[in-house]
Amino acid sequence: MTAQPQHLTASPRTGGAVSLSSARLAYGERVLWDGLDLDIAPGEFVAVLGPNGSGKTSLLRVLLGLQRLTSGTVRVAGAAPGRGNRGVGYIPQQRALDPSLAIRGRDLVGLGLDGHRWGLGLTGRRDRAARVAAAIESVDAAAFADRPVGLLSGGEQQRLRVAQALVGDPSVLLCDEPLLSLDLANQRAVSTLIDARRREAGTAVLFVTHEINPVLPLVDRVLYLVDGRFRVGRPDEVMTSETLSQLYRTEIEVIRVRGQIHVVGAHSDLCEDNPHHDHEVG
Ligand SMILES: Nc1ncnc2c1ncn2[C@@H]1O[C@H](COP(=O)(O)OP(=O)(O)OP(=O)(O)O)[C@@H](O)[C@H]1O
Repeated sequence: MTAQPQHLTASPRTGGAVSLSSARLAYGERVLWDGLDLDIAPGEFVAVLGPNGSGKTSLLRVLLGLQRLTSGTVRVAGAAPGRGNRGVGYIPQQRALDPSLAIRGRDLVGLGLDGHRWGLGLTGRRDRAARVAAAIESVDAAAFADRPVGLLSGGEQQRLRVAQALVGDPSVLLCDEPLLSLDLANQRAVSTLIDARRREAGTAVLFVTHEINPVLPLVDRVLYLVDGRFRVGRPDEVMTSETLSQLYRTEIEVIRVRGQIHVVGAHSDLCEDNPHHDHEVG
């Protein structure tokens, strides 16, 4: 299939935190996206939406330096992506850790620091410990940070993952469905932590999610990927019946109820087309 990228809005030119230019990613014949131009400003919150297999995680992998673009260019935190790029924090998908995992929460957070940067001497160790403690404090995790992570609840584990991603003081935060399987209170807690970070430190956030509603008030722009096509724009530009019908090439209805967005369409793999929502509509 030939990708037909379509853009709703021009990206702001800011000398951004993330910059993709004419980016193409294909696995053999399969084009995930092509002609992707995206500049993300410091402090900007960009939600990445799309059905299963549309290339959301692959985009994060490109920005982490784990996957090469087929063509085009990418810069993250002012440098090429990769292990040496310290400006990037990453929050992986929420999934329960092995209950037998004996590592303490504090040590898990410490893994987010580059050992060479902090040195092995006493001062280095003290600085390192202080930074880890501050990161743990910032996610309100001090009460459980010294317990084995495998025994913590999903929400507690996810707070520690946020601390691990932030402890290196990143200017770009990549989040892969960080709210998945968290209850509403923990979804709020984790998204509030991420929002506070970008407001206080100007950290740009790229947030992969199947559901925009839990973060809708935070979202500056949406990148919506479908089957090689994409749109970039403000939520009110992208999350419309017209735009999503074009992207999915079938009739999609976007309904706004009580400040939430509900997407109703023919396919079960639609983002937001969630049976839990249907009873709230109409
Ligand atoms: N290394 C690879 N080689 C070949 N195909 C790949 C590779 N990595 C991913 N894919 C394919 O590319 C597509 C996009 O995968 P990706 O994980 O980026 O999708 P996604 O939008 O994050 O999906 P989901 O919502 O299910 O997590 C999938 O069909 C996947 O099978």
